[in-house]
Amino acid sequence: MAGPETAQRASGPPGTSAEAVVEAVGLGKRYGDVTAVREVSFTIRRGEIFAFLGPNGAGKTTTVKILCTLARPTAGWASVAGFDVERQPTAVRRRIGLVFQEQTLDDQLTAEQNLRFHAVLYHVPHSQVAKRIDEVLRLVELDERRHDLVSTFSGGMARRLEIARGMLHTPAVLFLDEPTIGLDPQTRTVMWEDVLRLRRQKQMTIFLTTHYMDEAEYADRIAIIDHGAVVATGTPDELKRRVGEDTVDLATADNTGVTARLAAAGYQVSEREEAVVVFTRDGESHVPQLIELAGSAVRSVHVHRPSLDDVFLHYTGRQIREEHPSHTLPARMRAHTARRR
Ligand SMILES: Nc1ncnc2c1ncn2[C@@H]1O[C@H](COP(=O)(O)OP(=O)(O)OP(=O)(O)O)[C@@H](O)[C@H]1O
Repeated sequence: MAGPETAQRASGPPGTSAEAVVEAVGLGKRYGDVTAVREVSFTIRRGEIFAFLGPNGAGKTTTVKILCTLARPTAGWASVAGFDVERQPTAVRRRIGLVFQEQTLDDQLTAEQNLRFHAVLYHVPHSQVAKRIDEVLRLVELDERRHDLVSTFSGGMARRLEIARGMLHTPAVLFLDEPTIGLDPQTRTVMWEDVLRLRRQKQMTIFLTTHYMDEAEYADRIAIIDHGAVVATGTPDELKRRVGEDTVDLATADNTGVTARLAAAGYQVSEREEAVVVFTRDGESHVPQLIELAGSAVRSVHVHRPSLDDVFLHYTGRQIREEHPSHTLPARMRAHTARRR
C-alpha cells in the first residue's frame, strides 16, 4: 500500500494544463435521511478557477468539506493533489488552503501575527516564513496594514487576509467557500482582483463555491449543482451556447431591406422597430458576414448571448436566488469580465 505521502493516483501528463489536481468520482454524502451530495463527478485541472454554482442547500459546502477532509463521503471517491481524501487526509491537508464563510482569524492578533501562527501550524520552513508573509501580504495589498490588529479591519480586509493566509504554505488548491458572502459590491471587486492576481502570478488552482452568477463568470469552468447533483459542467461560454442561440441586433438605415437580404441568405431574422434581430449560434463569428450582407447602412451591432441565469433556469427549471443581480455589478468588474472572454 502506498505510504501517506505517496500519491496514489495521478491523471494527465504531469506539468501540463491537463493535469488533474482535484478528481471526484461518484462522490456522495448522506446525513441520515438527507442526501446532501449525490454521485458528483468532476475533474479540476492545474491552474483552473473552477466554480460550483448553486443555491443555498445545494450541497456545495458539503462537497468542499469532503475534499478538504473535514467530512467523510458516504459514496464514491475523491483525490486532491494526487492524494486520496479518505485514506491520506494528512497529505491532502498539507496541500490545500481554505477560506470558509465564517471568519477564523484571531482578531486580537495583528495581520502578521495571524500569518506567523499559520506558518507554524503548516510547517512552513523557518527560513522562508518572512519572505512568504511579505509575498502574500503584497498579493492581497495589505502589506501596509501588517502590524495592525485584525479587530481594526473591515470585513473585506479580513476576508482578503484569510485568502493570504490560505496561500501562505503554497497550497496546490485554494478552496474558497462563498468567499464574498456579506461583502459589499466594491469590496467583492477588490477581492476578485486579488484572486485573479493569484491565479496570474502563481498559476493557483482555485475551487470556488458561489450562488452569485456574476462571480461564476470569473471561473474557467462551472459545475451547476442543484439538490446535491451536478446538472451541467462547462466553461461559461459553453454553458450559454448549450441553452440557446445568440441574437445579433443590427441597427441600420434600411431595416426592411436588410431583413429581406439576410432572410434570403438563410438567416432566421426578425425586423423590430429599432433594429434587425438575427438569431444564430455563435453570433460573434457571423458579424462580418452580416455586415457585408446588410451593405453600408449598418449603424451599430450588438451581440447578446444567453446569460448564466438562462443557463441555470434551463437546467434546474427555476431561478437561483439572487442577492446581487448582475446589473448591480460595478462597472469595473463588468469590464474585467468582458475582457476575459
Ligand atoms: N451536518 C449536517 N447534518 C445534517 N444535514 C446537513 C449537514 N450539513 C449539511 N446538511 C444538509 O445538506 C444539504 C446541503 O448542505 P450544504 O451546506 O452542503 O449546501 P450549500 O450548497 O453549501 O448551501 P449553503 O451555502 O447554504 O451552505 C442541506 O440540505 C443541508 O441542510
